[in-house]
Amino acid sequence: MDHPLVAHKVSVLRDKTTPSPVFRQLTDELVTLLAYEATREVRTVEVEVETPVATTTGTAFAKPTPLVVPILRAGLGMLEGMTRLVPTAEVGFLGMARDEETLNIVTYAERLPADLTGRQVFVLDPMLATGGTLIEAIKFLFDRGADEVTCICLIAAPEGLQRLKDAHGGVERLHVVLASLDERLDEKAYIVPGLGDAGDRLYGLAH
Ligand SMILES: O=P(O)(O)OC[C@H]1O[C@H](OP(=O)(O)OP(=O)(O)O)[C@H](O)[C@@H]1O
Ligand SMILES: O=c1cc[nH]c(=O)[nH]1
Ligand SMILES: [Mg+2]
Repeated sequence: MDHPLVAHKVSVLRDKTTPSPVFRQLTDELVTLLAYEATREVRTVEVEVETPVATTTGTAFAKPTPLVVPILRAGLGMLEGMTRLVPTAEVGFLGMARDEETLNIVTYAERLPADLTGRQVFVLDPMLATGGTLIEAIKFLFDRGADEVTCICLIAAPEGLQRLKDAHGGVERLHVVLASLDERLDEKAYIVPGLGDAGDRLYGLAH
């Protein structure tokens, strides 16, 4: 998303001296801006509205309502900003962690509706690095019947974005909204310049 407000907030997030409370606040603000873009294609229906003056045609979310899925831990920092904008959305949870040695993805929690047939799903995760986490999460959602998946991320590496395209290239109903597409991954698969470990910066050291 090319917008000076987004660029400014991401720059402060990147700064290693930005403390957790400010980091959380900026993450929240950024999600609201990104969600505005990400929900551009949200399904709607026409409804009749009676104003004090006349009857007119308005817009409401179509059913089933959008599903928001934050990927724990770091994605949790994006949930409130998203639900503030789409308060009627349902929320499901995926807990996934990247093994920092092998880069394998461990799914340690799942609380989602059993049937996602026809659902529009918004996945929240601040970092798209190798893409391993999102590839797994998206596969999970499409396997359950999701119709359309939009990932909202703060920062991505080109390598991860390419892997995502290769893995799900045949699926037309997949969208990614980003605050920044960074330069590359380093030898430990961290995004450069990135912002470090988003989960740790939001919530403190995990280990
Ligand atoms: O694209 P990938 O290479 O899969 O890396 C990205 C993942 O890494 C981070 O989570 P992490 O595994 O550190 O868990 P956390 O949120 O608990 O810190 C981040 O929030 C993504 O989920
Ligand atoms: O740079 C990175 C890569 C993966 N996960 C993060 O939180 N940051
Ligand atoms: Mg982490």
